[in-house]
Amino acid sequence: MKVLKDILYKVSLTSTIGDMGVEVSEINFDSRLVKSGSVFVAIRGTQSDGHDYIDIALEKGASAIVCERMPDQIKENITYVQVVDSSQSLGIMAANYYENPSEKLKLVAVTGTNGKTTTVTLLYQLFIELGYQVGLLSTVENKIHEKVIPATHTTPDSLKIQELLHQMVLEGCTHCFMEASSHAIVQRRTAGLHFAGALFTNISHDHLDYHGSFDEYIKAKKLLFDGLSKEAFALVNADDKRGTVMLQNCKATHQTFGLKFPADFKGKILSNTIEGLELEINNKQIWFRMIGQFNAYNLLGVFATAILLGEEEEEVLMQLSKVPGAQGRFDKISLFGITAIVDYAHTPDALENVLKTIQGVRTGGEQVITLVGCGGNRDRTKRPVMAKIATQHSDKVILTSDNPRNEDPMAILREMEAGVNPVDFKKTLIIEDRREAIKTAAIMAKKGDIILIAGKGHETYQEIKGVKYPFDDREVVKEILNLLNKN
Ligand SMILES: CC(=O)N[C@H]1[C@@H](OP(=O)(O)OP(=O)(O)OC[C@H]2O[C@@H](n3ccc(=O)[nH]c3=O)[C@H](O)[C@@H]2O)O[C@H](CO)[C@@H](O)[C@@H]1O[C@H](C)C(=O)N[C@@H](C)C(=O)N[C@H](CCC(=O)O)C(=O)O
Ligand SMILES: Nc1ncnc2c1ncn2[C@@H]1O[C@H](COP(=O)(O)OP(=O)(O)OP(=O)(O)O)[C@@H](O)[C@H]1O
Ligand SMILES: N[C@H](CCC[C@H](N)C(=O)O)C(=O)O
Ligand SMILES: [Mg+2]
Repeated sequence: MKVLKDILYKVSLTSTIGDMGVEVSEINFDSRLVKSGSVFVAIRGTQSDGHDYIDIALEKGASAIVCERMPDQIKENITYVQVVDSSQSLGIMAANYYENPSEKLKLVAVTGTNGKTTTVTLLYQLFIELGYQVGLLSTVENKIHEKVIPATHTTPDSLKIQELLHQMVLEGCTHCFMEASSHAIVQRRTAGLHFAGALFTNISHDHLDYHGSFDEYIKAKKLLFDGLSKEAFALVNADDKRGTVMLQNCKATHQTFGLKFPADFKGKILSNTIEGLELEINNKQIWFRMIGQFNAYNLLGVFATAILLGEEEEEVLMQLSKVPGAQGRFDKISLFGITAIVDYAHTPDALENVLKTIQGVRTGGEQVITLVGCGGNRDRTKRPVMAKIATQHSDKVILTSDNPRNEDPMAILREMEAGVNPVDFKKTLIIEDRREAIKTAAIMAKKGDIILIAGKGHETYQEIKGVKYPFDDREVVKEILNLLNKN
């Protein structure tokens, strides 16, 4: 049990009714989870308004309510607290409830359109190699050192973040690396967190359905940097023109990394093959098993973060060359002379980068067959763009379903097809069923060819009309190639 006024420490209050000294058992922001003695925080969402569930929360035994609008009817023996921003308040309350775990370890947030999961996973793996107990909050999974906690979001809600950080501290973690999605920043899931630093990878087209415009999307990312303290570091990609935008009015120490423009951490690609990357960082040469220019950026950002966290340069480079990277990001499966690459590229920029990387490491006359779809109930404007990019950089393209969610899969595919240039129609197929599409790609492939299976990476399901059916691109392609037993 905790005293309500202690949980509300540093929260901007507008008015209160009732006893602020009341003891509360836990914090909830979903009426369905309220237990006797909880404090219920009413949040305005995209689908409904938490204020409409205050009565239900009280029926379930809530003893205090935190809200932006006081209800018309005030009940006896209940404490009501009116705040300026419920989502922001929830983050601060959760931090107080769990005794500010983010101040007890070094927490680094990574934001940007692409590369967040790759960067935090590399940081997690690197710091384990450096001998620390480490936490991870990512799209693929959350981890308390070795213990895996399944992830439902790229960035969990603020209550969950604080609970996980609290567990990390209890289990001796000294560092935590987390992704900060733009949705999470806007919804204040990161409120109440104390960051040692934040890293900006890049920004390009995504999530315009949610943010409304590219400017709003940039502003969302910038909010993370605006909130950093002056003791923190703000590390940005100097080669992305929005990098400097992130640093404007940012109190933290400004740091940059890049391959092209002058930067505090400057790298140079010496070689880039299907086997890996050779980079020069601070006049030292180093080999990494990851490939492609975009991974050179990710590795450079990771290197810079480690140095800014006080690690020793030689040791960081040594350990970084060993780490495997994130699941479902450029996963290579080579069977019967055919190379299948499963990659989570689900934005135009990511798809273009992956395809350019594949083109860049091609050695001969092999063909590149690309299989790609776009998720349902997500940004529609990226659909024609991704189809166009796929056809421009591949010899053959199969447009297929990603996670259709509640949309008609064929309608998504028609929107994609609209982006294909008429001259490219003959190399483009539309196959709604993803398994059939993979099978067709495998049948078309000859020895030496490369099949890129884009969009779902590590995902182990396909979401269709609210049901998650088991589906793992990596397993499906292996199974099909084995079945066809190409020789
Ligand atoms: C669009 C979006 O981000 N929605 C998130 C948001 O939900 P919401 O605003 O729609 O909530 P709502 O359903 O309107 O409900 C409003 C409030 O009423 C409460 N409520 C609701 C019903 C009820 O019976 N009782 C009750 O108390 C809810 O708990 C909530 O507090 O807040 C919820 C709680 O934190 C999130 O689970 C939910 O994520 C949904 C499931 C989602 O799909 N989010 C995706 C888009 C997302 O967040 N993606 C990013 C990654 C994007 C990237 O790739 O960069 C991520 O971080 O995962
Ligand atoms: N630095 C980068 N720049 C551009 N593309 C990248 C970069 N790093 C990875 N990618 C591409 O983007 C895809 C997604 O990478 P990753 O999962 O690391 O990004 P993310 O930012 O975590 O994505 P999400 O928004 O879904 O959480 C990869 O599979 C790869 O194709
Ligand atoms: N975090 C991203 C993941 C997209 C992955 C893709 N497979 C899809 O389902 O659209 C999102 O929620 O937009
Ligand atoms: Mg991610």
